[in-house]
Amino acid sequence: MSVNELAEAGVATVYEARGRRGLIDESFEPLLPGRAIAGPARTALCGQDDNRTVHEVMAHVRPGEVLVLTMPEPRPVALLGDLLATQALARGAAAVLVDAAVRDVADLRELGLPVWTRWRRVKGAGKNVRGAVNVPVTVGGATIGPGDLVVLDDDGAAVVPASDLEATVAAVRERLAKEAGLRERWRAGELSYDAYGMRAQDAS
Ligand SMILES: O=C([O-])CC(=O)C(=O)O
Ligand SMILES: [Mg+2]
Repeated sequence: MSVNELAEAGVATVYEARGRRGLIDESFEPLLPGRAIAGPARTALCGQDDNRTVHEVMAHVRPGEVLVLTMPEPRPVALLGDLLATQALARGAAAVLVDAAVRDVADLRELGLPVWTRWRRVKGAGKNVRGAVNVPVTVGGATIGPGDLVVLDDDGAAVVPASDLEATVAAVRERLAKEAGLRERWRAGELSYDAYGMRAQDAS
């Protein structure tokens, strides 16, 4: 069983396999499209419009983690740019999910650290307010606790509570097998409209 299976399955499949739970229901732009990542969350709840806590959380990041950065009321203020991203990369972060803005976008792409962001905006953050690191945060209506698994791809983001990992991987495998079977049938020309009984319903 591995966290990588969640990344390979993708956000939509993980969400569906969990009975449509754990979606981080907000629009995030991947700065490096085509990447699929899953890793344990390392969270930072910044002060409003302030990224002092992003500086602080870099001291906690461990290899493979997904940094999750937010603030009480997410706004298009740059919490992350290339200097902070360079620290995340040096510490082995797998990705960063920014529930705010990023800047230095060309440099972020060049660095190769996968970043998902809600906005890209230059407006600078303050460096004064001590927020909280390693606390549960709410992003896109979902609660993300430190160590919960965050899954990221071109569709967006989902979270799997750490305690649900094993059950989720089993459900994901089951769903992938089911979808593979369906894909074969649709490829052979069968229609879901018929197979799911929709045509018969519409005719009655
Ligand atoms: O300094 C900041 O607040 C954000 C930034 O531009 C960087 O990390 O390079
Ligand atoms: Mg900068």
